[in-house]
Amino acid sequence: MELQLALDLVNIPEAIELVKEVEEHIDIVEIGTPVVINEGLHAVKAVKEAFPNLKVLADLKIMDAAGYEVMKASEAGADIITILGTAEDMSIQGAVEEAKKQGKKILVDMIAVKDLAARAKEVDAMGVDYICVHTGYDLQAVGKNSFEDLQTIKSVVKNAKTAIAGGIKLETLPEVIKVNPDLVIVGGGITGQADKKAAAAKMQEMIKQG
Ligand SMILES: O=C(CO)[C@H](O)[C@H](O)COP(=O)(O)O
Repeated sequence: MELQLALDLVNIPEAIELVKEVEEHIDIVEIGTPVVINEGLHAVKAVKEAFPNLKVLADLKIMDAAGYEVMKASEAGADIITILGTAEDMSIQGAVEEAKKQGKKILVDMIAVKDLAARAKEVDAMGVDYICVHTGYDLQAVGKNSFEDLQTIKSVVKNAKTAIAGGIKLETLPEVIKVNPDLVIVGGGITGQADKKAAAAKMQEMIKQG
């Protein structure tokens, strides 16, 4: 099980400072969608250059023009790029094809997918690397989470790694660990803490213990 730190509400210098604090306790650093919107793929490039030993995920949430966008994120240094599970099959297939060419990985974000089991089976068959259940900020605000959804995809996905994102905190991490995803994605649960390093260290310890 790996731990990914999601950075959503920072600029490039703040991102670098934050990662410096927690780098020894995380496996992947995510350049979140709002950061890409504000800073562009320069943020991916800057963080990869500053932390060459960490994997960098570009959370582009691709919906179209997938091959091109995967190519551009790869050129910026991303190791993993996200596409939406609601995208057309042709887009997901195009993303996978380009990622393979570039030696990169594709994570499919299942946010807003209605028939999760059926779509997870379909995208798994397309050769994606990760399938991620995700409760976005708008549904977190009304008390939703993705714990049951994680069990659903775990029961149907045969090839891809499974991941979970959306509002995971120290208190809820045990519930996530029980279901044994390959990747746990945490944003505010680390970045919102006064002692970010301690929060990341504790999460890493819990994940390692399994
Ligand atoms: O992709 C995202 C929002 O669309 C976030 O990066 C993801 O939800 C993790 O952040 P948090 O733990 O704060 O919910």
